[in-house]
Amino acid sequence: MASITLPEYQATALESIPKIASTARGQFRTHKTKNIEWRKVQLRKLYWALEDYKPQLVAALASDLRKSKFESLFTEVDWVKKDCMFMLDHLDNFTKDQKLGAPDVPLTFSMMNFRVRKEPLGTVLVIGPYNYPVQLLLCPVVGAIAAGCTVVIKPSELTPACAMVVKEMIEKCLDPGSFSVVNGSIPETNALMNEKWDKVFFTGSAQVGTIIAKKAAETLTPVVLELGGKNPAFITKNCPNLALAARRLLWGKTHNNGQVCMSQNYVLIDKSLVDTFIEFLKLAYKDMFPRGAKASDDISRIVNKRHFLRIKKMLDDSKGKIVMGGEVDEDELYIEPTVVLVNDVKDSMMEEESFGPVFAIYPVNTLDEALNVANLVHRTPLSLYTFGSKAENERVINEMTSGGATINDSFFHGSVNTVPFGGVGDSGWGAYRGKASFDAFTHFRTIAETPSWAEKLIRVRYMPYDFSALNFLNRLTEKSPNFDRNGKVVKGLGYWIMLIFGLGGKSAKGAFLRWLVVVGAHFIYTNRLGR
Ligand SMILES: NC(=O)c1ccc[n+]([C@@H]2O[C@H](COP(=O)([O-])OP(=O)(O)OC[C@H]3O[C@@H](n4cnc5c(N)ncnc54)[C@H](O)[C@@H]3O)[C@@H](O)[C@H]2O)c1
Ligand SMILES: CC1=C(/C=C/C(C)=C/C=C/C(C)=C/C=C/C=C(C)/C=C/C=C(C)/C=C/C=C(\C)C=O)C(C)(C)CCC1
Repeated sequence: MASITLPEYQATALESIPKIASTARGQFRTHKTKNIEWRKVQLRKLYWALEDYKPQLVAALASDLRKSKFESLFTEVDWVKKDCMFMLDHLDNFTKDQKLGAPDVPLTFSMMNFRVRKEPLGTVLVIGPYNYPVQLLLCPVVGAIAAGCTVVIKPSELTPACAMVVKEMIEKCLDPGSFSVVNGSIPETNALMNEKWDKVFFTGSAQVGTIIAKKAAETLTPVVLELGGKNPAFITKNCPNLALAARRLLWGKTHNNGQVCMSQNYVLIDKSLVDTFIEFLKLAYKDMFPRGAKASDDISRIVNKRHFLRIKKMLDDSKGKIVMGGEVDEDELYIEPTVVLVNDVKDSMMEEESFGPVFAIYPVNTLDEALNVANLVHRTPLSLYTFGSKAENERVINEMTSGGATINDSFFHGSVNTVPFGGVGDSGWGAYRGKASFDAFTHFRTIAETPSWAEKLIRVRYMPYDFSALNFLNRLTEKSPNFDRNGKVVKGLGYWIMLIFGLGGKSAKGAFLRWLVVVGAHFIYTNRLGR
């Protein structure tokens, strides 16, 4: 295979940033993005750009993160291609005006032709993180293109090779000026944030997310924030398969070397299972890495020295006991998948987001205790995982919130590119993926159309006000409550009529079906008797 020369990293000139932003705004004002076919052409071009730039992207991912070709295709390049295909398949449907009828519009207003138009928000800024420098940067862009926005894209400077390949690919293959890439770090991002956007889509840390949200608030710019979290996993006494739980949780911390926003930070496990769980983790490790993780081509490296030292410090500061792994190699930016047994919520392994291949095991006596600890560590994490009985899993999901959750696995809820994904509270605002990506960049604009012939019917609104007209309207449109002042449902005449004539049910459709059955049964019965 011919070797690939990756472009050298170059930050975009600061003074060119206002022009890049105003060009993108100007392109939006031409209205060309409102044309659905134009959007489809851009999505098709992006699809083929990803295919054609695959070798460069794979090489860049290897250079920046030592990401394996397998993960580079599965979770980065092909992932975004799948997103393009999904949008192309559904765009006609997503963009169609949605006619509003019952129950949103009462019958009395049906002549106003209420509908919701899906309008592009305008010109948007997408800021990406380092861990999936292709997927997490370009999937929001797919949503923005589909919605009809023009976009300026800011890749992470921590993955410089990817940033440069993405810049070349986007600016060569998509509509010039409508889609641009600005490379750089804090000064360039600040310069971008000094511009006016119709939305900012940010993926990264809560710390930088706060800076972005504050700055955006100055101009009332809406933001989507996709942030991190200290994600718990719960393993109860009734865990259906402890060996499988160990294997699946280890997957969550070895995929991309644990640099996954949704991977578990710690495992709250019933005390009686701790030793067996550790044994199962070791078996799973051996199975995945027969020659040790360091010798495997499958596992990525930590992105840079700063993050390597951050994760190492978490391990060094911990008062817990390393029960698996523990090897680190600064020259190679290698940290072995490592598990630390801790007994203090204030331990560094519990207090910080690991965003790497290390996690804590925290033994508990009861599920009550586990839920207390998890709510104490982080009340609104990005994800949670639960391995218990059906009732226990339901309880965990009910009693603790999170952006998303998976029962009996690590981050499967985030492993399918078409289902909505996002945080809650301080782990994120807003969601994307699948239709949610289109929605994230769309203004849902309600439109009404009042026919001239209806003027007499709707004149009640005009001065001089006339109470008799208002009372007449209310008599026609107002529904009287079926509940009293204590919030209790009152079983009035209407209720009993519906119960008797609805044959015990409450919906008209159900009643109709039940009557059909009764009439049918009667028909069969009388016919048989007749014979
Ligand atoms: N929810 C998600 O989908 C998701 C996905 C990936 C990562 N994350 C989170 O992101 C974090 C790791 O990613 P990261 O290190 O790339 O995040 P980061 O916040 O350091 O960087 C994200 C982006 O912000 C820019 N940036 C950095 N400092 C800035 C500043 N002071 N002012 C303005 N812009 C600045 C960077 O150039 C980069 O493009 C983790 O907390 C992880 O959980 C969340
Ligand atoms: C059931 C049958 C089949 C189908 C099998 C299928 C569909 C298998 C699917 C396996 C999957 C989806 C495995 C999981 C992969 C995990 C991935 C892709 C991880 C992704 C990571 C991501 C997106 C990370 C994101 C990070 C974020 C957001 C933050 O940092 C057949 C068809 C095989 C046969 C019949 C039966």
